Amino acid sequence: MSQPIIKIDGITKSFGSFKVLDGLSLEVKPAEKLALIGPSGSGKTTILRILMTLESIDGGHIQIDGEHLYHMERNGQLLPADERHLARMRQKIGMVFQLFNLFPHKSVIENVTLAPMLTKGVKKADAEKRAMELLDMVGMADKAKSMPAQLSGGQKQRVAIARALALSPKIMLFDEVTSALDPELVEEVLNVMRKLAAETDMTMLLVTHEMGFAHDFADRVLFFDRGKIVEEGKPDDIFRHPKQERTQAFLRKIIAAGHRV
Ligand SMILES: Nc1ncnc2c1ncn2[C@@H]1O[C@H](COP(=O)(O)OP(=O)(O)OP(=O)(O)O)[C@@H](O)[C@H]1O
Repeated sequence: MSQPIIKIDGITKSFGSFKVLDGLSLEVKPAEKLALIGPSGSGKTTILRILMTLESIDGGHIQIDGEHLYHMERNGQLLPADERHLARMRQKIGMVFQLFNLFPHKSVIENVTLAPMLTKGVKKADAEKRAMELLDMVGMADKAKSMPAQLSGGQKQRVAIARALALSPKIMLFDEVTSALDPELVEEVLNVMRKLAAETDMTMLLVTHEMGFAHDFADRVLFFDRGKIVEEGKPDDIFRHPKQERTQAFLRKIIAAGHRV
């Protein structure tokens, strides 16, 4: 079996007295597509933010691509990671957020070229060439010169995906990327993600409330509750034959609310 690209080992995380993650462990294989599902507040977003180093951890270890994320190995000892180490590790990972987070005063193409130019010293012409390829892939090449305020939510999200891809990450994290969109714009973003999943060998982790999409997209579905993985398996096993009572109750609620699973 290939080495895991992500190895999470017993991580804990609290906000004040509230324990969000309680000794969570998880291994993800290269190119694997995972969907993280579960009730609101169960810690799904927190895991993605921890992987992106937007939140710290209280305990445990994370390795990305065989290297510690929050620690540095020096003479056989594990020391806390410094900012330089974190910045280097962060380049392996791209993240797309619910609320796009585009730079409002930069054009579409500038949004995509900024990080490669600033963090990797890529020359402007090269960054622009790559940005146009990515914008073409997400169907936004014709809007390269537009400003974010001129775009629909679905278009903004497709630019945000291109921007996250610009640093050629090995791992992509998607945090409820369609929840802020009008229903008629959801499909255009999901189509881009389907294409990415089919055409690239990136490892992808998706937090979603779109169970139908999670079913189609994922190789493996993880059901979270109260900071723990309660059940995991192939989409058909989780959605059609969930074993745990908590998973069954969660899916019953989703179906009762009229959603497809
Ligand atoms: N920075 C923070 N400070 C305090 N509490 C936080 C912070 N971030 C998250 N939390 C709390 O931690 C809990 C887990 O949050 P998280 O966003 O990981 O859950 P989630 O499973 O992604 O939920 P949702 O589906 O609603 O996004 C929530 O109760 C949230 O209010």
